[in-house]
Amino acid sequence: MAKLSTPIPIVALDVPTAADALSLVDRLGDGCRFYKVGLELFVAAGPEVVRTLRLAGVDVFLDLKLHDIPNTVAGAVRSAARLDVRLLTVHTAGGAAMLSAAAQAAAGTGCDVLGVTVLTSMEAPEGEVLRLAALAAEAGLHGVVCSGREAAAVRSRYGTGLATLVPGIRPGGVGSHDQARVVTPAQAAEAGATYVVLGRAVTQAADPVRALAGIAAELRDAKAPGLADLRAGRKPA
Ligand SMILES: O=C(O)c1cc(=O)[nH]c(=O)n1[C@@H]1O[C@H](COP(=O)(O)O)[C@@H](O)[C@H]1O
Repeated sequence: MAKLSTPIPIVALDVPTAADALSLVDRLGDGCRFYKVGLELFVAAGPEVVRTLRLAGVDVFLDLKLHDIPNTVAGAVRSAARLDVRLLTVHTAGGAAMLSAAAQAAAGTGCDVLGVTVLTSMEAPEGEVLRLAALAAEAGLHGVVCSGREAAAVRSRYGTGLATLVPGIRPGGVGSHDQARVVTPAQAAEAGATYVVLGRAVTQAADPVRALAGIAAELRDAKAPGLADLRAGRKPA
């Protein structure tokens, strides 16, 4: 039975300046080739930091969580695609028309749009996450952002047709901070996550290189599920 792939780690550059971001990228070196630029860094350093990261040869996930009228969101998606980012977020709460406009604006570009379901900082019933994932799937988005608690249910329903990006990763389940729905790296892998976002577990570790290497090993060593495992609700063999 075909297994799903090991999740791709993306380190969140949740830092206040471009210099801080570039120094972390430099420090992690070949340990990470995919970085998230979120609100803190983008508001401070703008599109220029994205261009610099692309010139450095790393992939960029632009996490702007867009939520506006369809025409405005479509324009922002086109602008993001011109920055050559691989992933971009919109809020599924923006509704079907906004999500379709985002998907259409991204079509044919190298930028894939992910719909944020319910933020991992809030408690959420799985049914609500699945309802929002359905909106994203119907609109033709590349995938959804959900917690590791719902990722297996999303994968069971949509298979490889809808990617899952899982934030709220806590090695050993330690230190949830402001997050409500956290999982370990192994749990995210066993749930069939396509991508995992690594924030403070790496960026605030005493040794970020070591922390990242440990998480990458845990992701690799976890038993990747097949879709049949997920659908039957069993642990991967
Ligand atoms: O879209 C995201 O990346 C995201 C969605 C979500 O529901 N929850 C969430 O925590 N994130 C992001 O994932 C990262 C989590 O960081 P840590 O809590 O430090 O691991 C932050 O950059 C958040 O902005």
